[in-house]
Amino acid sequence: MTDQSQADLGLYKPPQTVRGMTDLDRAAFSQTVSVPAIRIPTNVLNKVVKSLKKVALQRPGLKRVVEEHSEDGTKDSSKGEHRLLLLDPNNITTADSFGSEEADALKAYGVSQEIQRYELKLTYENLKSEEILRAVLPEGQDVTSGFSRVGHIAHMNLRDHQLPYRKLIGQVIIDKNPGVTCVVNKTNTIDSTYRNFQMEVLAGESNMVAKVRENGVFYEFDFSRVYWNPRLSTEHERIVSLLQRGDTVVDVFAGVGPFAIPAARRGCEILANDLNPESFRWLQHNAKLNKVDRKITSFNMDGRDFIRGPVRERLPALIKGSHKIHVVMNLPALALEFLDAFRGLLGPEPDQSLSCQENNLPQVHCYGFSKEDDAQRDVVERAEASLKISLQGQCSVHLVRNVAPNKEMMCVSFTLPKEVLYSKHTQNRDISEEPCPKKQKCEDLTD
Ligand SMILES: C[S@@+](CC[C@H](N)C(=O)[O-])C[C@H]1O[C@@H](n2cnc3c(N)ncnc32)[C@H](O)[C@@H]1O
Repeated sequence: MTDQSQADLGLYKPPQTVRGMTDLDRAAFSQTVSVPAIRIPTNVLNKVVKSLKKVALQRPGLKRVVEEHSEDGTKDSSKGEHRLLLLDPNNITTADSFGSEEADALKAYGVSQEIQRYELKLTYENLKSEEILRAVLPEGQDVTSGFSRVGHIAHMNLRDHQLPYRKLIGQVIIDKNPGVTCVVNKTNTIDSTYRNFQMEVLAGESNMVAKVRENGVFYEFDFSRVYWNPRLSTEHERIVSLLQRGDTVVDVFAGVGPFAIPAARRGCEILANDLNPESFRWLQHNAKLNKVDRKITSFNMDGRDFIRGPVRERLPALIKGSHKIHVVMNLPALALEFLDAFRGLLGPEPDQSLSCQENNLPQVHCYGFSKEDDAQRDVVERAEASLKISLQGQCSVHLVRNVAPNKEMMCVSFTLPKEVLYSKHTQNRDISEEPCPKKQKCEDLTD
């Protein structure tokens, strides 16, 4: 917590009675606090408020200029010539608290520095999510109200000590975040084949069909049944920026299309595949939604079968063509191991008609997680082990993002060597037969 929010909590500390609440009772957060105020004639109100903006009370949902009230709390029409400006008690406690700038302005407008007290009613609406949760959850325990947003869905990853309060936390997130109408909590680690989460709806509607926009492209999908990660938008954009009109993109683990759809919009021809029937369905839906269905041929198969079937069939003609071929493999837990599917893909003997086309071999962008100190070297070595060839000096490695402490997501990019596509085991420069290079000469594109 910042110093400022700690100070804020001093003033806006909700009543002790809310501690341990599991069913949200918004009225229980109401309280009256005494704040400093200054009396300003209405004819100079705007100018004075502007001059005192650094010391005025600032809190969403609260009016800082209020009418004066008589002793019994009713509006006093004889006092209509003045208004009260509520001040931040962290800045102003007495008439001497004003800085020279503010003091000069007050003098210039003929306003007395005298401080009054104002009884301010604070309600649930005036509190921030963190303040509410800090007041409710057991004292001293971590209050994390962070979430990822996917369309109307807020997606949380609550800790064990927060679980008894999960319904309340969900409701607070909905109340405090306009546009969020459903809050879910992840109930397992992401270890399913299809990379989707199991989730529990904590609050709001249970409609899981999200509508999102990423890099100007619209997607729709059932968030509970497919993979979607808003943190990959920069990486999707990076890869798409490498493509030229007419290129072919082979997306082996396409999900609902965040590489395939923008690539098709850029004028590329797409072969997109995903094993999850739900991803396949939403991929097709998104292709139509973005009017690029004629550019995308989609498949619902295992990635290796996809490479060794539809991709193998089309590759010779594509290599002979003049447009580039990009292969995208975003299944970071496994994709590096899937590279073995390219070994000997086009048969043991190089086709003589292709041998002059070395300039147009596929460019592979393959993702991998690494927990090693030298993540760059680790992912390259794993790619080499699957391809059974050295990539030394022939690849680049990009750090995509830090997934967890000591876990990086990396992308290895390289031109698929001819020796891999036409490999016979005896023809391979098998990496196990070569001394392992001490240092990979891979260009790091991260900075
Ligand atoms: C990490 S997601 C990436 C999705 C998408 N490319 C993106 O960037 O958001 C990996 C995808 O691979 C799919 N998948 C998992 N195993 C697969 C396999 N053996 N063959 C093909 N697709 C697979 C999952 O269903 C999931 O949609």
